[in-house]
Amino acid sequence: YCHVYEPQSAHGGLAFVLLTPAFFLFFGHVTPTLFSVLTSYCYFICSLCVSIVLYRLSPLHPLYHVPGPPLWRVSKIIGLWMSWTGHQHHYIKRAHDKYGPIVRTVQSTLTPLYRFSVLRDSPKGQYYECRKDPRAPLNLVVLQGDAHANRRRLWNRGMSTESLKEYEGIIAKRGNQLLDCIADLPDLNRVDLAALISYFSFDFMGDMAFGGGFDLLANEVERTNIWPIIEKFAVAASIYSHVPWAAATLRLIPLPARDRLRNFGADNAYRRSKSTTTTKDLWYHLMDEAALEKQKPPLGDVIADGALAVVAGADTTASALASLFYFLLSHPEYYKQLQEEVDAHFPLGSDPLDTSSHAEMKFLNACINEALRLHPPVPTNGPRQVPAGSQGKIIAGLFIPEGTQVYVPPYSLHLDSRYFSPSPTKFIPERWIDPALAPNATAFIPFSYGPSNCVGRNLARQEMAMLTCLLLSRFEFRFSPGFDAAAWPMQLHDHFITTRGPLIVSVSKR
Ligand code: HEM
Repeated sequence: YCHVYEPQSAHGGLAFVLLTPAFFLFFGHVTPTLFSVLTSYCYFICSLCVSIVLYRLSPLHPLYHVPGPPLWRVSKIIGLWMSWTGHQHHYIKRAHDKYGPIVRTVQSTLTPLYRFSVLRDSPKGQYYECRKDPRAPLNLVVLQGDAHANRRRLWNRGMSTESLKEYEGIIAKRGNQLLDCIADLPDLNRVDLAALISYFSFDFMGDMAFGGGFDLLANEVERTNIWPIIEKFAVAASIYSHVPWAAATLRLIPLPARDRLRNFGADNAYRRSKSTTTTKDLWYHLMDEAALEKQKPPLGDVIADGALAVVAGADTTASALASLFYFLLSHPEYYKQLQEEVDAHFPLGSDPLDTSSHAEMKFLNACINEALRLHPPVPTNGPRQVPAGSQGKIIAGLFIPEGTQVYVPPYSLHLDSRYFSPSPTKFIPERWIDPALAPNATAFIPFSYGPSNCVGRNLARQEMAMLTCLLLSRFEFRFSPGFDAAAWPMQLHDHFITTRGPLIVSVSKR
């Protein structure tokens, strides 16, 4: 999808033509009164709105030739509303089903077939501008060019195979805490597995980024105080990303919740910066404690990236894990098959958190892929922008002008029968194992693609594999009686990351 920022002069020009008679009517021949001033303001605003709408629908608009729902062309308010509902990914998918592989959405276009050139060669779009807080240092996700490459080097070091090995202990500690937390629950017949997985995931990312700080698994008060704020911010950020001009103003509104969250992050970062721990967590790499860079990164940058790690790494992995369990519980035959694989690799007395056999666990990896395919935790992805000042680009055979933002949404792509057949909407892990069912794996982009793809993808996979083996080997899960499983996927809301509804299960010890 491309978000187009049309030349404002076109609106201004048209508004001027419509406004001129009003000017003469009210100020040329009559003495201004309050009524006449208000009327001319109304006239001006209406003319401006009408001119914008006419322009966006007219052949004068540079994206006139790109198909898409007519109403979407009119205003970003539609995009804002779609983000608000959390069903943006469904609307976009439906538009593709109707209009084909390239669609003009709120102001634009999408190109599943040509994703590589777009995600690899284009810089991030204006969408990311509103994620920059002028009062705080920039984090990796909003950096561009050399600044991005330099910062990404630190991240890549933090996500190397060697570093991931170091993190196993941190995952194991929180995984075992999750087991205890489940075992201590008063009612094992109604357990919200999605919530528990989220607490695990946030606590773990807090450990990684700031050497601890979150304790949602253990602390009920934190769950009620911090958790709702985190969730609300995800929703708010996804909404105001559509209106970058409003983001700066919205930031000026005092919000006690936002300040509480910011102080919480700052306190944790301060504590970690003063700690003498020898743990090689993510902070260790982002702070370049091994002194591999010519210059040590500024503390502010590390704090910004630490906060990004929590935002980017916790909700995404939690959604992926919740979806994986949802699909396994919806398909008892696959649940059994995976449990047998887990039992075969981790017989009684062995450690299900040992990662050495993960690579051989074909069915586990197939189930993880299939869950990421059907419920990609970043369903619409962030846009890339046809560079301003360029000659524009040819995408999917259509000319796309400079400044246009282009989305390549995994959710639409992953359900496309051209890439995933048979039955693209069904959970069929075998498609990742059986060569006869092999999908077009290049169309599988849950972690995006190109230089700004997900730097944490291997960590996410490791976390998912470890936790799944641990939970399946220790407990037996079933949907709770009365739980409306069919309705759960509609509670996955696309707010850039995905928020999720309760996944109510009954648990018994094995
Ligand atoms: C299943 C879990 C995950 C999924 C599906 C996922 C997906 C993604 C996607 C699609 C992007 C690109 C977003 C964009 O283009 O704006 C991204 C970026 C990113 N992810 Fe992940 N992610 C996951 C887990 C993690 C984890 C565990 C971390 C660890 C901290 C992480 C850190 C990041 C960072 C820092 C970026 C920005 C990269 C850059 O701009 O260079 N992610 N992720």
